[in-house]
Amino acid sequence: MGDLFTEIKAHVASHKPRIVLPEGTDERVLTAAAKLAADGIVKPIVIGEEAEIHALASQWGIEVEGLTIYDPVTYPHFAEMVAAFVERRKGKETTDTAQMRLKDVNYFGTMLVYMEKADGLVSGAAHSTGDTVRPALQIIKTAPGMKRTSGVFVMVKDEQKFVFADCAINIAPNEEELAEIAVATAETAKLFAIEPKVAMLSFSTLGSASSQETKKVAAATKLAQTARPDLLIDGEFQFDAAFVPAVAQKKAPDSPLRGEANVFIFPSLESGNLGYKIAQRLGGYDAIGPILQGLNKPVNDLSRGCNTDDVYKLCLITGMQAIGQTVTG
Ligand SMILES: CC(C)(COP(=O)(O)OP(=O)(O)OC[C@H]1O[C@@H](n2cnc3c(N)ncnc32)[C@H](O)[C@@H]1OP(=O)(O)O)[C@@H](O)C(=O)NCCC(=O)NCCS
Ligand SMILES: CC(=O)OP(=O)(O)O
Repeated sequence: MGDLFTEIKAHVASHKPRIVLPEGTDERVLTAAAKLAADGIVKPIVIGEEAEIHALASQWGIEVEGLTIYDPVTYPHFAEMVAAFVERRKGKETTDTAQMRLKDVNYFGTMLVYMEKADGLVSGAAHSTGDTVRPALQIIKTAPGMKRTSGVFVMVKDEQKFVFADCAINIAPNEEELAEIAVATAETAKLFAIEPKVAMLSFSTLGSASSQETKKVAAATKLAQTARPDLLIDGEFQFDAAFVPAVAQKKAPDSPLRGEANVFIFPSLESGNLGYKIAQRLGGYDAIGPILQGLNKPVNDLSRGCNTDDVYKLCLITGMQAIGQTVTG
Protein backbone atom coordinates (compact mmCIF):
# COMPACT_ATOMS: atom_id res chain seq x y z
CA MET A 1 0.00 0.00 0.00
CA GLY A 2 2.89 2.28 0.78
CA ASP A 3 3.94 1.89 -2.85
CA LEU A 4 0.45 2.56 -4.23
CA PHE A 5 0.23 5.91 -2.43
CA THR A 6 3.85 6.77 -3.17
CA GLU A 7 3.03 6.51 -6.86
CA ILE A 8 -0.25 8.40 -6.50
CA LYS A 9 1.53 11.19 -4.58
CA ALA A 10 4.16 11.55 -7.28
CA HIS A 11 1.56 11.84 -10.06
CA VAL A 12 -0.65 14.26 -8.16
CA ALA A 13 2.20 16.44 -6.88
CA SER A 14 3.34 17.10 -10.44
CA HIS A 15 -0.04 18.75 -11.21
CA LYS A 16 -1.08 20.12 -7.79
CA PRO A 17 -4.84 20.03 -8.41
CA ARG A 18 -7.12 22.27 -6.33
CA ILE A 19 -9.20 20.13 -3.97
CA VAL A 20 -12.12 21.66 -2.05
CA LEU A 21 -12.69 20.51 1.52
CA PRO A 22 -16.04 22.01 2.56
CA GLU A 23 -15.71 20.86 6.19
CA GLY A 24 -12.99 23.31 7.22
CA THR A 25 -14.16 23.34 10.83
CA ASP A 26 -13.61 19.59 11.31
CA GLU A 27 -10.30 18.79 13.03
CA ARG A 28 -9.56 15.72 10.85
CA VAL A 29 -10.24 17.69 7.67
CA LEU A 30 -8.25 20.76 8.69
CA THR A 31 -5.30 18.60 9.77
CA ALA A 32 -5.34 16.72 6.44
CA ALA A 33 -5.65 19.99 4.47
CA ALA A 34 -2.68 21.52 6.29
CA LYS A 35 -0.58 18.40 5.69
CA LEU A 36 -1.51 18.26 1.99
CA ALA A 37 -0.54 21.91 1.61
CA ALA A 38 2.69 21.44 3.55
CA ASP A 39 3.58 18.35 1.48
CA GLY A 40 2.97 20.39 -1.70
CA ILE A 41 0.82 17.67 -3.25
CA VAL A 42 -2.54 19.36 -3.81
CA LYS A 43 -3.78 22.90 -3.28
CA PRO A 44 -6.49 22.51 -0.65
CA ILE A 45 -9.34 25.02 -0.50
CA VAL A 46 -11.12 24.83 2.83
CA ILE A 47 -14.53 26.34 3.37
CA GLY A 48 -15.67 28.14 6.47
CA GLU A 49 -15.49 31.43 8.26
CA GLU A 50 -11.85 32.56 8.20
CA ALA A 51 -11.65 33.80 11.81
CA GLU A 52 -13.30 30.61 13.10
CA ILE A 53 -10.91 28.39 11.14
CA HIS A 54 -7.89 30.32 12.45
CA ALA A 55 -9.20 30.07 16.02
CA LEU A 56 -9.82 26.32 15.69
CA ALA A 57 -6.43 25.79 14.05
CA SER A 58 -4.63 27.48 16.92
CA GLN A 59 -6.70 25.50 19.46
CA TRP A 60 -5.78 22.23 17.69
CA GLY A 61 -2.17 23.23 16.99
CA ILE A 62 -2.57 23.12 13.19
CA GLU A 63 -0.46 25.42 10.98
CA VAL A 64 -2.85 26.93 8.39
CA GLU A 65 -0.60 29.66 7.05
CA GLY A 66 -0.89 29.58 3.25
CA LEU A 67 -4.15 27.58 3.17
CA THR A 68 -6.84 28.99 0.87
CA ILE A 69 -10.02 29.63 2.85
CA TYR A 70 -13.32 30.58 1.19
CA ASP A 71 -16.31 31.76 3.17
CA PRO A 72 -19.61 31.63 1.24
CA VAL A 73 -20.75 34.78 3.07
CA THR A 74 -17.82 36.92 1.87
CA TYR A 75 -16.97 35.08 -1.39
CA PRO A 76 -16.50 37.82 -4.02
CA HIS A 77 -17.97 35.74 -6.89
CA PHE A 78 -21.09 34.69 -4.97
CA ALA A 79 -23.53 36.49 -7.32
CA GLU A 80 -21.91 34.82 -10.34
CA MET A 81 -22.21 31.48 -8.56
CA VAL A 82 -25.90 32.04 -7.79
CA ALA A 83 -26.58 32.82 -11.45
CA ALA A 84 -24.67 29.73 -12.64
CA PHE A 85 -26.56 27.54 -10.16
CA VAL A 86 -29.98 28.87 -11.20
CA GLU A 87 -29.04 28.26 -14.85
CA ARG A 88 -27.84 24.70 -14.11
CA ARG A 89 -30.97 23.91 -12.06
CA LYS A 90 -33.27 25.59 -14.58
CA GLY A 91 -36.87 25.58 -13.36
CA LYS A 92 -35.90 23.93 -10.06
CA GLU A 93 -34.32 26.86 -8.19
CA THR A 94 -34.87 30.60 -8.08
CA THR A 95 -32.34 33.31 -7.21
CA ASP A 96 -33.78 33.39 -3.67
CA THR A 97 -33.57 29.63 -3.10
CA ALA A 98 -30.11 29.52 -4.73
CA GLN A 99 -28.81 32.24 -2.37
CA MET A 100 -29.97 30.16 0.57
CA ARG A 101 -28.79 26.81 -0.81
CA LEU A 102 -25.29 28.08 -1.67
CA LYS A 103 -24.62 29.05 1.96
CA ASP A 104 -24.48 25.29 2.53
CA VAL A 105 -20.79 24.31 2.35
CA ASN A 106 -21.42 21.23 0.19
CA TYR A 107 -23.48 23.13 -2.41
CA PHE A 108 -20.93 25.96 -2.35
CA GLY A 109 -17.97 23.59 -2.71
CA THR A 110 -19.63 21.61 -5.49
CA MET A 111 -20.31 24.83 -7.40
CA LEU A 112 -16.59 25.72 -7.13
CA VAL A 113 -15.86 22.46 -8.93
CA TYR A 114 -18.63 23.01 -11.49
CA MET A 115 -17.34 26.54 -12.21
CA GLU A 116 -13.79 25.18 -12.57
CA LYS A 117 -12.50 27.21 -9.64
CA ALA A 118 -11.49 23.85 -8.13
CA ASP A 119 -10.63 20.46 -9.64
CA GLY A 120 -12.30 18.10 -7.17
CA LEU A 121 -14.09 17.89 -3.82
CA VAL A 122 -13.85 15.71 -0.71
CA SER A 123 -16.52 15.96 1.99
CA GLY A 124 -18.61 13.74 4.26
CA ALA A 125 -16.49 13.63 7.44
CA ALA A 126 -19.23 15.62 9.18
CA HIS A 127 -22.16 15.20 6.78
CA SER A 128 -24.28 12.20 5.80
CA THR A 129 -23.71 10.72 2.36
CA GLY A 130 -27.04 12.10 1.14
CA ASP A 131 -26.12 15.67 2.13
CA THR A 132 -22.63 15.26 0.67
CA VAL A 133 -23.51 13.78 -2.72
CA ARG A 134 -26.90 15.37 -3.51
CA PRO A 135 -25.28 18.62 -4.76
CA ALA A 136 -22.98 16.61 -7.03
CA LEU A 137 -25.87 14.57 -8.44
CA GLN A 138 -27.80 17.77 -9.12
CA ILE A 139 -24.97 20.01 -10.37
CA ILE A 140 -22.05 17.91 -11.64
CA LYS A 141 -24.35 15.12 -12.92
CA THR A 142 -23.45 11.79 -14.46
CA ALA A 143 -20.90 11.50 -17.26
CA PRO A 144 -22.08 10.77 -20.81
CA GLY A 145 -23.23 7.16 -21.15
CA MET A 146 -23.70 6.69 -17.39
CA LYS A 147 -27.17 6.45 -15.88
CA ARG A 148 -26.25 6.17 -12.19
CA THR A 149 -23.48 7.32 -9.92
CA SER A 150 -22.27 4.68 -7.48
CA GLY A 151 -19.72 4.47 -4.68
CA VAL A 152 -16.76 2.10 -4.38
CA PHE A 153 -14.27 1.36 -1.64
CA VAL A 154 -10.74 0.25 -2.36
CA MET A 155 -10.02 -2.17 0.49
CA VAL A 156 -6.33 -2.45 1.28
CA LYS A 157 -4.28 -4.54 3.69
CA ASP A 158 -0.54 -4.98 3.15
CA GLU A 159 -0.19 -6.00 -0.49
CA GLN A 160 -3.87 -7.03 -0.86
CA LYS A 161 -6.23 -4.73 -2.80
CA PHE A 162 -9.91 -5.36 -3.42
CA VAL A 163 -12.74 -3.19 -4.73
CA PHE A 164 -16.25 -3.26 -3.23
CA ALA A 165 -19.37 -1.61 -4.74
CA ASP A 166 -21.94 -0.14 -4.41
CA CYS A 167 -21.36 0.72 -0.77
CA ALA A 168 -22.69 4.28 -0.81
CA ILE A 169 -25.44 5.41 -3.17
CA ASN A 170 -28.01 3.09 -4.80
CA ILE A 171 -30.25 1.59 -2.16
CA ALA A 172 -31.94 -1.12 -4.24
CA PRO A 173 -30.39 -1.27 -7.72
CA ASN A 174 -32.37 -3.15 -10.35
CA GLU A 175 -30.66 -5.60 -12.71
CA GLU A 176 -29.71 -2.94 -15.30
CA GLU A 177 -28.33 -0.67 -12.58
CA LEU A 178 -26.40 -3.55 -11.00
CA ALA A 179 -24.89 -4.45 -14.38
CA GLU A 180 -23.84 -0.82 -14.91
CA ILE A 181 -22.30 -0.71 -11.41
CA ALA A 182 -20.33 -3.91 -12.17
CA VAL A 183 -18.88 -2.55 -15.41
CA ALA A 184 -18.08 0.87 -13.90
CA THR A 185 -16.41 -0.78 -10.91
CA ALA A 186 -14.26 -2.97 -13.14
CA GLU A 187 -13.04 0.20 -14.87
CA THR A 188 -12.42 1.93 -11.52
CA ALA A 189 -10.37 -1.08 -10.37
CA LYS A 190 -8.05 -0.55 -13.34
CA LEU A 191 -7.22 2.95 -12.03
CA PHE A 192 -5.55 1.19 -9.10
CA ALA A 193 -3.62 -1.32 -11.22
CA ILE A 194 -6.10 -4.09 -10.35
CA GLU A 195 -6.87 -6.42 -13.27
CA PRO A 196 -10.58 -6.84 -12.49
CA LYS A 197 -12.06 -10.25 -11.75
CA VAL A 198 -15.63 -9.35 -10.91
CA ALA A 199 -17.95 -11.42 -8.70
CA MET A 200 -21.65 -10.59 -8.57
CA LEU A 201 -22.52 -11.42 -4.97
CA SER A 202 -25.63 -13.10 -3.62
CA PHE A 203 -26.66 -15.64 -1.00
CA SER A 204 -26.80 -18.21 -3.81
CA THR A 205 -24.15 -19.71 -6.09
CA LEU A 206 -25.25 -20.35 -9.67
CA GLY A 207 -28.83 -21.22 -8.77
CA SER A 208 -28.23 -23.01 -5.46
CA ALA A 209 -31.13 -20.91 -4.13
CA SER A 210 -33.89 -19.27 -6.07
CA SER A 211 -35.69 -16.05 -5.23
CA GLN A 212 -36.36 -12.64 -6.75
CA GLU A 213 -33.08 -11.45 -5.23
CA THR A 214 -30.92 -14.25 -6.65
CA LYS A 215 -32.60 -14.00 -10.06
CA LYS A 216 -31.87 -10.26 -10.12
CA VAL A 217 -28.15 -10.87 -9.60
CA ALA A 218 -28.08 -13.68 -12.19
CA ALA A 219 -29.83 -11.42 -14.72
CA ALA A 220 -27.48 -8.50 -13.92
CA THR A 221 -24.51 -10.83 -14.48
CA LYS A 222 -25.77 -11.74 -17.96
CA LEU A 223 -26.37 -8.08 -18.84
CA ALA A 224 -22.87 -7.09 -17.73
CA GLN A 225 -21.28 -10.02 -19.55
CA THR A 226 -23.17 -9.13 -22.74
CA ALA A 227 -22.28 -5.43 -22.47
CA ARG A 228 -18.60 -6.11 -21.85
CA PRO A 229 -17.49 -9.56 -23.05
CA ASP A 230 -13.89 -8.34 -22.67
CA LEU A 231 -14.25 -8.20 -18.87
CA LEU A 232 -14.14 -11.19 -16.50
CA ILE A 233 -17.51 -11.00 -14.70
CA ASP A 234 -19.34 -13.98 -13.23
CA GLY A 235 -22.14 -14.79 -10.80
CA GLU A 236 -24.30 -15.12 -8.98
CA PHE A 237 -21.89 -16.18 -6.24
CA GLN A 238 -21.80 -16.42 -2.48
CA PHE A 239 -18.72 -14.69 -1.11
CA ASP A 240 -16.89 -17.96 -0.37
CA ALA A 241 -17.44 -19.25 -3.92
CA ALA A 242 -16.07 -15.96 -5.24
CA PHE A 243 -13.06 -15.74 -2.94
CA VAL A 244 -11.91 -19.18 -1.78
CA PRO A 245 -10.51 -21.37 -4.58
CA ALA A 246 -11.29 -24.64 -2.77
CA VAL A 247 -14.93 -23.59 -2.26
CA ALA A 248 -15.19 -22.37 -5.85
CA GLN A 249 -13.94 -25.78 -6.97
CA LYS A 250 -16.91 -27.36 -5.17
CA LYS A 251 -19.66 -24.80 -5.86
CA ALA A 252 -18.70 -23.39 -9.26
CA PRO A 253 -16.09 -25.67 -10.83
CA ASP A 254 -16.65 -24.32 -14.35
CA SER A 255 -16.41 -20.62 -13.50
CA PRO A 256 -13.41 -18.79 -14.96
CA LEU A 257 -13.22 -16.80 -11.69
CA ARG A 258 -11.87 -19.89 -9.85
CA GLY A 259 -12.39 -18.28 -6.46
CA GLU A 260 -9.99 -15.46 -7.33
CA ALA A 261 -12.34 -12.48 -7.50
CA ASN A 262 -10.89 -9.09 -6.55
CA VAL A 263 -13.91 -6.90 -7.39
CA PHE A 264 -17.08 -7.58 -5.42
CA ILE A 265 -20.47 -6.25 -6.51
CA PHE A 266 -23.03 -6.37 -3.72
CA PRO A 267 -26.71 -6.87 -4.56
CA SER A 268 -27.94 -3.91 -2.49
CA LEU A 269 -26.68 -0.94 -0.52
CA GLU A 270 -27.56 -2.75 2.70
CA SER A 271 -25.14 -5.57 1.93
CA GLY A 272 -22.45 -3.33 0.35
CA ASN A 273 -22.30 -0.83 3.18
CA LEU A 274 -22.34 -3.57 5.83
CA GLY A 275 -19.81 -5.63 3.91
CA TYR A 276 -17.17 -2.91 3.66
CA LYS A 277 -17.55 -1.85 7.30
CA ILE A 278 -17.18 -5.48 8.48
CA ALA A 279 -14.04 -5.97 6.36
CA GLN A 280 -12.70 -2.64 7.71
CA ARG A 281 -13.52 -3.06 11.38
CA LEU A 282 -13.21 -6.85 11.84
CA GLY A 283 -10.88 -7.64 8.97
CA GLY A 284 -8.45 -4.77 9.53
CA TYR A 285 -8.61 -3.48 5.96
CA ASP A 286 -8.02 0.19 5.15
CA ALA A 287 -11.24 1.36 3.46
CA ILE A 288 -10.52 4.15 0.97
CA GLY A 289 -13.69 5.85 -0.21
CA PRO A 290 -16.45 5.95 -1.05
CA ILE A 291 -14.95 6.95 -4.40
CA LEU A 292 -17.82 8.08 -6.62
CA GLN A 293 -17.81 6.74 -10.16
CA GLY A 294 -19.84 7.91 -13.13
CA LEU A 295 -19.78 11.66 -12.39
CA ASN A 296 -18.58 14.37 -14.79
CA LYS A 297 -15.98 15.60 -12.28
CA PRO A 298 -14.40 14.10 -9.16
CA VAL A 299 -16.47 14.52 -6.02
CA ASN A 300 -15.85 12.03 -3.24
CA ASP A 301 -17.52 11.20 0.03
CA LEU A 302 -15.99 10.17 3.35
CA SER A 303 -17.45 8.09 6.14
CA ARG A 304 -18.21 10.09 9.27
CA GLY A 305 -16.07 7.46 11.02
CA CYS A 306 -12.98 8.50 9.00
CA ASN A 307 -9.65 9.60 10.43
CA THR A 308 -7.16 12.21 9.18
CA ASP A 309 -5.26 9.64 7.13
CA ASP A 310 -8.50 8.63 5.34
CA VAL A 311 -9.15 12.29 4.42
CA TYR A 312 -5.56 12.71 3.21
CA LYS A 313 -5.69 9.55 1.05
CA LEU A 314 -9.10 10.33 -0.44
CA CYS A 315 -7.78 13.78 -1.43
CA LEU A 316 -4.88 12.08 -3.22
CA ILE A 317 -7.28 9.80 -5.09
CA THR A 318 -9.53 12.75 -5.95
CA GLY A 319 -6.47 14.55 -7.27
CA MET A 320 -5.58 11.52 -9.35
CA GLN A 321 -9.09 11.45 -10.85
CA ALA A 322 -8.85 15.19 -11.52
CA ILE A 323 -5.66 14.81 -13.53
CA GLY A 324 -6.98 11.69 -15.31
CA GLN A 325 -4.09 9.54 -14.14
CA THR A 326 -3.99 5.80 -13.37
CA VAL A 327 -1.64 3.81 -11.18
CA THR A 328 0.76 1.42 -12.89
CA GLY A 329 2.29 -0.67 -10.12
C1 LIG B 1 -27.96 9.48 -3.08
C2 LIG B 1 -29.34 9.92 -2.59
C3 LIG B 1 -29.15 10.91 -1.47
C4 LIG B 1 -30.10 10.57 -3.72
O1 LIG B 1 -31.41 10.64 -3.32
P1 LIG B 1 -32.29 11.95 -3.27
O2 LIG B 1 -31.62 13.08 -2.63
O3 LIG B 1 -33.59 11.57 -2.73
O4 LIG B 1 -32.28 12.28 -4.73
P2 LIG B 1 -33.47 12.64 -5.63
O5 LIG B 1 -34.21 11.40 -5.99
O6 LIG B 1 -34.22 13.81 -5.04
O7 LIG B 1 -32.64 13.15 -6.84
C5 LIG B 1 -31.84 14.30 -6.77
C6 LIG B 1 -31.10 14.36 -8.06
O8 LIG B 1 -30.07 13.36 -8.04
C7 LIG B 1 -30.23 12.49 -9.15
N1 LIG B 1 -29.87 11.14 -8.67
C8 LIG B 1 -30.39 10.47 -7.63
N2 LIG B 1 -29.74 9.30 -7.48
C9 LIG B 1 -28.77 9.25 -8.44
C10 LIG B 1 -27.77 8.32 -8.81
N3 LIG B 1 -27.57 7.18 -8.15
N4 LIG B 1 -26.98 8.62 -9.85
C11 LIG B 1 -27.11 9.76 -10.54
N5 LIG B 1 -28.04 10.69 -10.25
C12 LIG B 1 -28.87 10.43 -9.21
C13 LIG B 1 -31.67 12.60 -9.58
O9 LIG B 1 -31.79 12.28 -10.93
C14 LIG B 1 -31.96 14.05 -9.27
O10 LIG B 1 -31.48 14.87 -10.30
P3 LIG B 1 -32.33 16.18 -10.72
O11 LIG B 1 -32.65 16.92 -9.44
O12 LIG B 1 -31.39 16.92 -11.61
O13 LIG B 1 -33.56 15.67 -11.40
C15 LIG B 1 -30.16 8.69 -2.08
O14 LIG B 1 -30.20 7.71 -3.10
C16 LIG B 1 -29.62 8.10 -0.82
O15 LIG B 1 -29.92 8.56 0.28
N6 LIG B 1 -28.81 7.01 -0.94
C17 LIG B 1 -28.25 6.37 0.22
C18 LIG B 1 -27.06 7.14 0.77
C19 LIG B 1 -26.58 6.54 2.04
O16 LIG B 1 -27.14 6.77 3.09
N7 LIG B 1 -25.51 5.71 1.98
C20 LIG B 1 -24.98 5.03 3.14
C21 LIG B 1 -23.78 5.67 3.70
S1 LIG B 1 -22.45 5.78 2.53
C1 LIG C 1 -19.76 5.52 3.55
C2 LIG C 1 -20.51 5.59 4.82
O1 LIG C 1 -21.01 4.59 5.31
O2 LIG C 1 -20.63 6.82 5.33
P1 LIG C 1 -21.15 7.13 6.83
O3 LIG C 1 -20.39 6.20 7.74
O4 LIG C 1 -20.82 8.57 7.05
O5 LIG C 1 -22.62 6.88 6.86
